[in-house]
Amino acid sequence: MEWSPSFIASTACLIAFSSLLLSLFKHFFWEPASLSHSLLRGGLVVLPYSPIVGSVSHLKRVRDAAASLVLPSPSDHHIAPLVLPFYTRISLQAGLPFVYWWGTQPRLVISDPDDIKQILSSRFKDYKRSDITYKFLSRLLGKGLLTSEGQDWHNQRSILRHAFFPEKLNGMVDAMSKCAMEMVKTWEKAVEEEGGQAEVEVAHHIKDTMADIIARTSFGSSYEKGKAVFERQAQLVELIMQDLVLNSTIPGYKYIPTWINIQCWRLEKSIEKELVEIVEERRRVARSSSAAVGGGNGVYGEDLLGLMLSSEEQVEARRMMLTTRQVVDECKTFFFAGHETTSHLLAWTMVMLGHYVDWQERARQEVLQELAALPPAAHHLPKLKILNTILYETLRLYPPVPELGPRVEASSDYKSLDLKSMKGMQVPKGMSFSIPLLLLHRDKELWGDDADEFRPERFNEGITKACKHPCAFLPFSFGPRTCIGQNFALMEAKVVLATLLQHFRFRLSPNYMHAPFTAITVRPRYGVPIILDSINSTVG
Ligand code: HEM
Repeated sequence: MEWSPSFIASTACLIAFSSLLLSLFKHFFWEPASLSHSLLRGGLVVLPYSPIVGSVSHLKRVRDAAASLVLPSPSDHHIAPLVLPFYTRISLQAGLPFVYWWGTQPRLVISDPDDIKQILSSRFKDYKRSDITYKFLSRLLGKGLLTSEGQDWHNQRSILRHAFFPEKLNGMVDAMSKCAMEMVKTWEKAVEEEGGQAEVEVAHHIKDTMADIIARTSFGSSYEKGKAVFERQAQLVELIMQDLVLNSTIPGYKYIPTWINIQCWRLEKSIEKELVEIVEERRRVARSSSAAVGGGNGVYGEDLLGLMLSSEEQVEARRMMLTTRQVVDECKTFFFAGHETTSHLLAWTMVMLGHYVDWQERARQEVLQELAALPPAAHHLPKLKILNTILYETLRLYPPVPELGPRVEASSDYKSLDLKSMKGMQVPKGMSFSIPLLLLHRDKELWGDDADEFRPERFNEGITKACKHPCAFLPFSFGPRTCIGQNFALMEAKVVLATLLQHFRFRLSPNYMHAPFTAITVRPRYGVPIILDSINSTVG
């Protein structure tokens, strides 16, 4: 046989092609099928694997079918079939835990609090958010706290945590209260125009007010400019969400000049430019005022941006500094992570108080007793205990983040976890984990037989007495990567609600339809129409 160059080339091509086919076969068929088999043999519930797409088409069918569901009444808190329809359907048939397939990646859905504790706390360094989550988020947020890992994350968190200390946040209550009063004035005007009572769709007013609060508390004196930037960021989120699947699956998709991408590029450029200007201007002013007064604290300002920049100084000795680029990414992160979440917490609390008007009245009595007609101040907030229990109960039944997105192993030399959910088996390499907080918060073993009822009094003696495990209530997650903004969020929720309770009695409109759904956060599908009555002179 003659070994001509063309024979050698075609043989090499054939070998390359065959090995490509073999590795595709291995990746898309053989490995998932054999893993499925061994997990099933070990006693786990595993959904059938469909080549390439895994369980994704099944998941989408169930989600689409749930889109038309409406619950009969706001006192029906069985929202899991609407909010996490896929998990609910499977767990009703087979229980938790179970494994489904995100493409070729196996995903274990767990709700055992000890297992959750390992993943989020004791072994948190070995697990990170999945690449799909990062692809989507890093386009929006760059490399801020939410999208960083390892040492990078650790340095940022060490600097930023100073900005969220309660004594620092206390200085922001005034700004929060002013924003809440703006909303009250708009609603009072509507009530006056309608002759003493008005129906208002409150969800979008709340969202605007929350945007206002985060812009004011982030940027203080540069508020107007900051608010305009955040408005553009909200548009950017909408646009990226439209192309979410393409963005997270096709490598380099964001560079293709589609109509949406071109809009995104424009927005990204202007957001970037203006945030850099705000940060550099603040640094410049701080430098010149510090030179004038001979240094000292407070020169950066008491808003989040100022606190971020002055926190840098406190850890400078350890040579940890945020670059302007990082500060810009943190500003975007705070808006993204703190705006929708808190808006929806407040919208659901309005639904609960508009339906359980006895709880509304109790909360109002407490607010009037502690504040009379005064605007909320930092020292009032710890005294609003009933309001606190109402917020916790709303966070339990309607957690704005219903599921902690997939965690995967962070490095190749990780040591496998020892999870009860794996029924004695080793966690296979490449397994990801999903933690459905919504289902955890309704687990009757952890919360008792009344887990599906709205009973704020279960929190009367704090979170630990309300449930049977420290990891049963995780609206803000748990462990080192717990939400950095949770004190901020609860503070603004209390300030806004206390202000509303001082000024209005309200109830849900008969037009309200109880249909929560998930679009990253848990939202009311048809808004929250509320009937408002002004309290006026009865306050105090
Ligand atoms: C009711 C309101 C809020 C809820 C329910 C909430 C919930 C959460 C949850 C569940 C996580 C963990 C996500 C995960 O691990 O996948 C998280 C992380 C985070 N949240 Fe919040 N959040 C709220 C408000 C805020 C606010 C107001 C801010 C900032 C001003 C904020 C900033 C962040 C940041 C930066 C992280 C990432 C922390 C890290 O990875 O170290 N959040 N939040």
